[in-house]
Amino acid sequence: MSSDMPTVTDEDDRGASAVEPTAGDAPPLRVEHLRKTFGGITAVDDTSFEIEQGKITGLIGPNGAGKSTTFNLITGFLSPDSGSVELYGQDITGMAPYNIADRGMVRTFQIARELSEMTVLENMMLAPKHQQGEALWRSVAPGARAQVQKDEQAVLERAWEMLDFFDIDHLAEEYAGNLSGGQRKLLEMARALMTDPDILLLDEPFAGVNPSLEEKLLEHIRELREQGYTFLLVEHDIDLIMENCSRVLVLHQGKLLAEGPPEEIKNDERVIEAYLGGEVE
Ligand SMILES: Nc1ncnc2c1ncn2[C@@H]1O[C@H](COP(=O)(O)OP(=O)(O)OP(=O)(O)O)[C@@H](O)[C@H]1O
Repeated sequence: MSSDMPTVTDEDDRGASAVEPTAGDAPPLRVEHLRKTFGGITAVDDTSFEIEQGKITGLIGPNGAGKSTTFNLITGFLSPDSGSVELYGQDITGMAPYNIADRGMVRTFQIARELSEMTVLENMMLAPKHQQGEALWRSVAPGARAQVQKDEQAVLERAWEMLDFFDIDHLAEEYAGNLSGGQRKLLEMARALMTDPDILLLDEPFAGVNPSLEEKLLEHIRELREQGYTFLLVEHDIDLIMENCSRVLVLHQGKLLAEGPPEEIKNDERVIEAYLGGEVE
């Protein structure tokens, strides 16, 4: 996506159906009237919002406000009861996560999902979407084998570049199960970037991360944002959200309670009362 970041293959073959960022009016992500119930609980209740291109948007709210469910609905891990999700103006509602990733939006999880019995590098190699290997090895088409080798080499190069970017290349041969909590978060981010997405949804990327690693992770996120990546960030640390986000969305009981720039949100009486119990200064 960005000229500074390598792509998985020389030709970015996201496919004919891929959604590429355009200079048009459509925002990277638009959610309209999204609703999801679990039995008697309405986790997300008629929620609508947009996020801005090349910015970090914060999504906050107290425990149980519906943040994770919203993430799951946006990224295809759950299907909404009603409402829609659009990526650069194209409807992706109900699509499978891998299809959405193919279209340029990926997420990280609160609890990193690395495979502990595999090395860091092996975890990285599992991430890409361009996994044509099996099918192509069996193919009799002339040149198929050479193409697979070329693709695998490109994926390997991308993996090393991402590990280097997040300063965990020295851990490449380490079993992921031996990493610290913070290192797992770095691996999770590095894996998410393997597919060269346009939009990254980060679900509490700093949870369990020590302060120095948190600062490092933040620097990486800021650098990526400067390169043009778009972020939606769920985070409980309000100061961190206020300092790093251009806009903040506040969820409360499944509904969008407020949205705006951090200074406005900090002083919003409804937010102070309903969410922060008067702790926002
Ligand atoms: N799979 C599920 N089955 C039943 N109820 C669920 C499920 N997932 C979420 N909920 C309920 O939906 C509501 C919203 O939960 P959600 O996890 O989205 O909130 P959250 O804002 O992410 O909370 P937290 O900050 O604690 O992670 C809560 O009442 C929760 O108990």
